[in-house]
Amino acid sequence: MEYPGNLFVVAAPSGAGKSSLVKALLELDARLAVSISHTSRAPRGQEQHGREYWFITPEEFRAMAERGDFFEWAEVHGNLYGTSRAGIESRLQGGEDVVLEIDFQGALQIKQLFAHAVLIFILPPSWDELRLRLARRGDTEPEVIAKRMNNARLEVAQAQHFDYIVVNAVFDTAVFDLKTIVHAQRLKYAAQRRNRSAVFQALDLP
Ligand SMILES: Nc1nc2c(ncn2[C@@H]2O[C@H](COP(=O)(O)OP(=O)(O)O)[C@@H](O)[C@H]2O)c(=O)[nH]1
Ligand SMILES: Nc1ncnc2c1ncn2[C@@H]1O[C@H](COP(=O)(O)OP(=O)(O)O)[C@@H](O)[C@H]1O
Repeated sequence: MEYPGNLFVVAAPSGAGKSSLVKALLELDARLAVSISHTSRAPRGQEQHGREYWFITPEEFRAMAERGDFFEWAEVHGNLYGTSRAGIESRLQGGEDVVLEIDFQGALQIKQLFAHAVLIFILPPSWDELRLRLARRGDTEPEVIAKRMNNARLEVAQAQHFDYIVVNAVFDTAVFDLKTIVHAQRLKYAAQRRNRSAVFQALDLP
C-alpha cells in the first residue's frame, strides 16, 4: 500500500523510554500524530478511553480482527493490541505523517503492508539501566521486573529487522536522533514521489 503521508513505527522493550520519547517528539513536531491503538487489556491508573487506548473487550477485538478492521494486531504480554485502519488511513491519504507506538510483531506486519514505513527500535543503554528505569517507573514486584527483563531480551533480538536503532542514554540526544530520522525520511520520500513542494516544505523553504 502506498499513501502520501509518512509512517514511522517505534518499538522498544518495556521501560526503554519509548512513550516518553514519542511524546517529546510530538511536542517538537506539529506535523506528526500518534495513532491510538485498540486493546483488550483493562485501563490502568489515569488512563482514559480514546486517549492512551481504545479499551474494548476481547470479543469486540476478535470481531474487529475478523472484519479486517486492523492493519496489524498482535498478542503482547497476554493482551491483544491492534492498529485500526480507520484511525490512520485518512490521515495518511491526506499526506499527513503518523507514528505507531507498537510492539515488534506489529512493526514487522506494518513493513509488509507499507514498504515505505520507517521502523525505529529504541534500545536502553544497558540491561542494568533498563532494570532501574522499570523500577523507577513503579514496576517494583521482582516477578514483574524479571518477566519484563526476559521479554526485553527476546524483543531486543528483533532489532536487526528495523531500519534504525536509537539508543536512549541521554534523553535529549535520543529525541534529536528521532527528529533527524523523521526529517531525513520526509525529504527522501518526497523526492521519491517527485513532490517538489513537499521537499521544500520538509526543508522549511518557502
Ligand atoms: N502490535 C501492536 N502492539 C501494540 C499496539 N499498541 C501497543 N502495543 C504494544 O503493546 C505493549 C504493551 O503496551 P502497554 O500495555 O501500553 O504497556 P506496558 O505494559 O507498560 O509495556 C507495548 O510493547 C506496546 O508498544 C498495537 O496497536 N499493536
Ligand atoms: N534517557 C532517559 N534517562 C533516564 N530515564 C529515562 C530516559 N528515558 C526515559 N526514562 C524514564 O524511564 C521510565 C520508562 O520510560 P517510558 O517512556 O515509560 O518507557 P516505555 O514506553 O518504553 O515503556 C520512565 O520513568 C521515564 O521517565
